[in-house]
Amino acid sequence: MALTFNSLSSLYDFVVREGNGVKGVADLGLSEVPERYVQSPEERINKQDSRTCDAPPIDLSKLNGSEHEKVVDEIVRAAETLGFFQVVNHGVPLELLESVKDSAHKFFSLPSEKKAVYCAGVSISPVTKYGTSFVPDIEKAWEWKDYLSMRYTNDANALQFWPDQCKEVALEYLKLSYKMVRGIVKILIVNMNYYPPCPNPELTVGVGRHSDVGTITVLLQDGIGGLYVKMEEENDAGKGEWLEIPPIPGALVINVGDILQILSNGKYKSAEHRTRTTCTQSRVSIPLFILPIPTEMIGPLEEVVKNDGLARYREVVMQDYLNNFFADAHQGKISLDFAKINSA
Ligand SMILES: O=C(O)CCC(=O)C(=O)O
Ligand SMILES: [Fe+2]
Repeated sequence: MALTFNSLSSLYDFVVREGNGVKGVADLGLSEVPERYVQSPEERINKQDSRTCDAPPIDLSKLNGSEHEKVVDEIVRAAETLGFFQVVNHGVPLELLESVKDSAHKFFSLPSEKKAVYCAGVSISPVTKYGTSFVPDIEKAWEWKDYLSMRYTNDANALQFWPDQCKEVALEYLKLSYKMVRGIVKILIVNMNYYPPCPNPELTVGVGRHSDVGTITVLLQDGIGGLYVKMEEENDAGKGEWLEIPPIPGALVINVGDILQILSNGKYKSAEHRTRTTCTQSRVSIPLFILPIPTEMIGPLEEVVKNDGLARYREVVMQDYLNNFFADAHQGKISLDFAKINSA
């Protein structure tokens, strides 16, 4: 194996085809990242330049008490503005959250050949997929991230086809988080993201600017930090500014996805977000994506359109929306254009 990648195809083989991922690159201990990971200047993340979001987490246990209305208002307000908020007292035990993060480290620490059996195309089952970056065949600059994606079909499939290192805790995390959000659930996918230490955090990104495709995402992050959301609120002095969503021990992060923006005819905003890399420690995050089934027709809800007097999005088949989403590199919220009615 070449220690320096003097051709793009040898880097592609090492990272993508042989399943070494960016963890394999980080483990080589290079003093600089390969060119393929260097982002254009506009996409780089300057840690010094951004503020941290100081919104307190929302206490979900209060939904069952006298402050119910107040908590509902807080959630609605957050979904209409930043599209990101954190929740505590969510009913998912804190020890379980720790075990989920540990299991992600266990999986990504496996030798490459053990992980490579889950690569797209060779994985024993379509419910499990291990990969790197987002769409490495298409992206100009790769993201500094490996991932493991586990789609839930039923318990037996999960226990048979998800990796041993994480299947039990991932299933438990999914079930207990699902209780919190079951009203809008159709398809559940638990991802595990792994960002190894990077020699050039100032040149690379962990995940580039994007919004999530589903209704909402429940995200567990560790204590390292590096998740940023773009402020979109109209008339806000900080519009366009990137705010860091700080790690809060025991909290889960909730964010609005494109489908909820479409269903609500634009009332709830899907949040553009991205992550930076760090130079000393590896970071894991575990998003739970909640999506409609692929055959479902998605469009603004009838009563909302009636109220608004116009539809801002057309009806699309969920699978077509997904195909469009995965056809290109991350580019902010451009994916929503697929369903947008331009005259609206
Ligand atoms: O790692 C994070 O904090 C966010 C990851 C993310 O945005 C995603 O996987 O869609
Ligand atoms: Fe995301």
